[in-house]
Amino acid sequence: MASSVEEPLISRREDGLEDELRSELSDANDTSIEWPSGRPGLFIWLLTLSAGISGLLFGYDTGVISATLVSIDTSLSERPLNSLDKSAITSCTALFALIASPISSVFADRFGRKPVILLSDLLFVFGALVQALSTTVTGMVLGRSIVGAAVGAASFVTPLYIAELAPPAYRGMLVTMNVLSITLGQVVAYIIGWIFAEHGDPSTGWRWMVGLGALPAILQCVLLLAMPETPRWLVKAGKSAEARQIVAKTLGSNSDDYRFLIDSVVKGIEREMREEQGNAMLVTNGRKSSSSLLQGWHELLGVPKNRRALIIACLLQGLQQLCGFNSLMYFSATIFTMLGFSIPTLTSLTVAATNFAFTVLALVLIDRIGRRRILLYSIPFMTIGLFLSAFGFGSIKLPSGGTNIGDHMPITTDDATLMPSQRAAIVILISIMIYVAAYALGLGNVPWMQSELFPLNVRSIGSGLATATNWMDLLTPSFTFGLYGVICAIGWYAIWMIYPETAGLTLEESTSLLENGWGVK
Ligand SMILES: O[C@H]1[C@H](O)[C@@H](O)[C@H](O)[C@@H](O)[C@H]1O
Repeated sequence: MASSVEEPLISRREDGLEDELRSELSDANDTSIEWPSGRPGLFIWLLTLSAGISGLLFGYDTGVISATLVSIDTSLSERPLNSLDKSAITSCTALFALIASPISSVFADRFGRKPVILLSDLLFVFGALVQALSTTVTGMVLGRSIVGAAVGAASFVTPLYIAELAPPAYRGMLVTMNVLSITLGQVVAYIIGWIFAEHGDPSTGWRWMVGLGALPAILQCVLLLAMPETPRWLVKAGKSAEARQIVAKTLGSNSDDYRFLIDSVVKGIEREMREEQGNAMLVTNGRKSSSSLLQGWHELLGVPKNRRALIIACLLQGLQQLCGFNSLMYFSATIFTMLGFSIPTLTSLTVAATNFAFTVLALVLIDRIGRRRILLYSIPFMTIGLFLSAFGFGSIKLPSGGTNIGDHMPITTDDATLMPSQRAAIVILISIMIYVAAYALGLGNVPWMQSELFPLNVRSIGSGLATATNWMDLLTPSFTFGLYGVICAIGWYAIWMIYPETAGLTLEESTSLLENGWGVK
């Protein structure tokens, strides 16, 4: 991996952008930014790992709920949970995440990226405690809602934070580190769920499962003391001198050799800001909007390149959810039991572990292959996997009632008594694994690179809105594997049409791709 990582396959030189960018930069009496091609330094790695704790929390808190639900029994409101209780407990998290992402984007613009990470940590801790101590269904719904708000804020701000600090050649890899933390969080949630469900005290085990989510959040609060604000937000806040120091740290040197580079990075950000302010004045006809929130919306929807960025980011986030991966993860226990496998919690772990393993591969490939290309290569395999599963299920006679995969409830599987033919079971198992592996390589992580598409002035609000699309899953009706396959195929076509390659470009360069069209070569 060593030498080939140094130069991303899709470089600025290759797609002919460099000349254009050089002339644009020399117009502004500047020269192109050439980042050193070495690997990210220790400082960047530490920051990515510290920020990645948010991903771990996101994965853990969304993953732990299926095991929790089957373990609660009669500990809440002194009665067994009914379907309404279960759907309230699961969907309130997504609902609050949906609301929190765009709201926290406004905070991230005004107060910085770091305070939003801190806020989400406090919510994670508070939400974990409320859940662990709840004695009624209402209390549990409240706890899940607080955790939902935390997940909404963290899922939007962490990739943004990492992308704004990362050197361009490794930005994909570093953002994917956060996705790796999400998938790791899900694996840990399934393991803990399985341990407590199989071996723990039935009346208190689930309280530990949800309560444990507070620990990583407390750790991140402490680490935040040493984490800096991003240079891009600092420049926007008029603190260019501080931004220079952070850029120097991310480059691992403040020496004379690097001074020119540090200057060009900071000047590049300042220039982008001036240009965007000019655009904003055009959109609002020179009037300054009464509120910065309104101004942000105006710029996001009024400037064509921002509108294009929003369409692409929402397309990718929407597709990530509508392709059915999360439904599959929730219902994998049901599906595998129908296929004749006997330990449901362990089989769900297989899906989560495959997702994790192939995210590791994505980490290595994403900057070499590029975002657009990895999506265009992997989605056809997802589609094939889904159609094959649909075919496999079509050939099995399923028990009537209680096994509707599209219902938004993880259901117990006692009634899944009809054993399918072994051949069909193997076809389904293999096709599900093909689907999960292909998902993890592309759609599972690329949508989180969304901040590459938005210029600085609308990056936060644009990413916040696109992240909200990620949580619209709760609004979808019952889907079948076949329908998910059709969605993947349509999504592939849309990506091919409008998503340009951003690998290897600086954030300033990648946002300029959408200036006069979709920037697809
Ligand atoms: O990127 C993540 C990852 O793919 C997770 O496994 C999935 O559960 C999330 O929905 C997604 O946002």
